[in-house]
Amino acid sequence: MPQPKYRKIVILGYRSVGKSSLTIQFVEGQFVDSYDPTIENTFTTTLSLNGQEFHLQLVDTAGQDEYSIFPQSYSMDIHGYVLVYSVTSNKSFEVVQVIHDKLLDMVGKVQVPIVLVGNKKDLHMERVVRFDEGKGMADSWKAVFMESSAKENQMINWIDIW
Ligand SMILES: Nc1nc2c(ncn2[C@@H]2O[C@H](COP(=O)(O)OP(=O)(O)OP(=O)(O)O)[C@@H](O)[C@H]2O)c(=O)[nH]1
Repeated sequence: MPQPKYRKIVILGYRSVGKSSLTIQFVEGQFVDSYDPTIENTFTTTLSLNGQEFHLQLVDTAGQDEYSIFPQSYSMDIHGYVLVYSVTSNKSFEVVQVIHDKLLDMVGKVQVPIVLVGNKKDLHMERVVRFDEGKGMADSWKAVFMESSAKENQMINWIDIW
């Protein structure tokens, strides 16, 4: 069995888009309906993929807006970023573009993988951001795109990306 690989991933996005819900669903397999704004939480989990063990550290950040200062610590020693918006919020979709631009500024040229996630796809009636809009944004960043629902456990297969 090869040595475990260590991966640190930061989850970014506007307030209330489901960053914590996605992380908790991924790590603990449950959905929490209540809303409790995050300051910052780090979750750890291990998983095995094709005989390789991974030790994952998931940094669930406080919701950002277009004016938030990007903490330096989010640019060092990071293997990947998950940028989350909600398909029910145009604002969150605008903010995720700003966050991406700040990320590029901060790390110079982003050489780390980025995944753009459109969450809350179960809220069909409230959808305002189309799949192709999300895909178009991700393509322009050369990032991976997926839609998800933390509620219905339609999860992104994060580790596939790293
Ligand atoms: N219907 C539905 N609700 C969701 C989904 N994901 C999260 N929610 C709800 O949306 C609210 C916000 O979810 P959080 O996971 O706390 O969002 P967050 O992005 O971590 O929020 P901040 O800590 O403020 O940045 C909660 O009430 C969740 O239950 C989803 O996929 N579908």
